[in-house]
Amino acid sequence: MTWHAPAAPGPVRGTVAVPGSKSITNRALVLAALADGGGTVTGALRSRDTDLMVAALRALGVPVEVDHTTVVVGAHAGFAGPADIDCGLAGTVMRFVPPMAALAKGEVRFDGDAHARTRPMGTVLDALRTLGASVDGDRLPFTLHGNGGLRGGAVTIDASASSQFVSALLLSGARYEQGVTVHHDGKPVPSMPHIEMTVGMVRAAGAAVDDSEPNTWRVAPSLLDSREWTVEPDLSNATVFLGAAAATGGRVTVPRWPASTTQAGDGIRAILAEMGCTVELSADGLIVTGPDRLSGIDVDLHDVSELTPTVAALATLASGPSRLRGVAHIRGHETDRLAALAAEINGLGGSAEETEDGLVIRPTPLHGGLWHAYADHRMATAGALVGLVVAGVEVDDIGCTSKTMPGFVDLWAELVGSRR
Ligand SMILES: O=C(O)C1=C[C@@H](OP(=O)(O)O)[C@@H](O)[C@H](O)C1
Ligand SMILES: C=C(OP(=O)(O)O)C(=O)O
Repeated sequence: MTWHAPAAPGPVRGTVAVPGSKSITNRALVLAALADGGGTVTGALRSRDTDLMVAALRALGVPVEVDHTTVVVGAHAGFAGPADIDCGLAGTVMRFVPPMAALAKGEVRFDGDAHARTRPMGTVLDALRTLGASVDGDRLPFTLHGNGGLRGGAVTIDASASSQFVSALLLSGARYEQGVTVHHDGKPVPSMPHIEMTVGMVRAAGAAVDDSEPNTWRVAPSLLDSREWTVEPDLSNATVFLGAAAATGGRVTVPRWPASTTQAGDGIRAILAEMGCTVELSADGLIVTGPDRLSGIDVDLHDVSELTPTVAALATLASGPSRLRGVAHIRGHETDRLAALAAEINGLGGSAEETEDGLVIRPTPLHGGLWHAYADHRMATAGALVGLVVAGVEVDDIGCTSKTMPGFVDLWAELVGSRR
């Protein structure tokens, strides 16, 4: 459904309580399922990606009860096939579930959306083969043939295309007979905070993780604790609301911003400050006040690559050029985000040029028009952000925000209409 992005009548002011983190929710669900006694996830994100994770656990025979944002994962006697897992377009489902399903007894078949079949996957499947699993295929669709356990041990992978390859193996590694040692060999691993999140959560689940050597992670074999997980707000999803303040000289507060976190989205604080915003972390939450005119930025987004669409949208509205670097691998995200951002910005009369590992954006006056989302939630929200300032922007598929934020349209309308 084509959606008319509301233009802001003036500086956007308001408070937006964003739902729980996708990355924390889906890790907590996996770790609860890997604990024989299950676990409880509170403040969980409810969205397509997290509903797909719940469905995957159930397909593997794990009892899961969902009540609003509380998910109770019950005790079970091991994973069992035959099972069919729909990964949708979720990187966390297609990468995190196979290492868990490799522990199942029976056949587990995986598939997903048309574009999901092109997302890089072979690294995880090859690693599972090295660790003792039997897998047919190198990308979606593929099938795992499990016998109820996995040897585990050491494996060397090239994780330069996605940090999720490392996270996937570490999340399940404690339950392998020999645990797991993952060594990365290749160009630098992107999105490192997400691996730190994985390491922190695996330790919190009771397993010993040695990450003392660069590019090597070892998870010792152990049982996992049945525990309660409390999910922080999704800071990457928050960036688009903070961006509304940045783009319009407004003031937006996101409550419950954690004082310390492994979420990559926390990186938005430094980025917005460099673009000229005032950024305050207070007892009320994170408060961003936009300047009269944003400054351009030269920034390496390698560690915080999922922020690229928000930063690119803001860069189109700045007073000077911007260079976004270090994110070649986001060509393998929900869509080729570098190509998509360049095409959509240029389609509205802007000037965005793809480089080998990013974008150069020179602000020019933009006009209204159709902004394609490519089934990518962050492309859709980037279009909404541009449309705040540029009249007549329409997003072709705002519904794809359901991937991580089904309430986006309502939250956005409430914020943009709000002058408090
Ligand atoms: O582990 C995770 O939860 C994620 C890791 C990152 O993936 P990449 O390393 O592929 O960028 C990030 O971009 C994605 O949105 C979520
Ligand atoms: C890259 C992203 O998602 P996924 O978990 O599907 O990789 C994202 O949300 O920006």
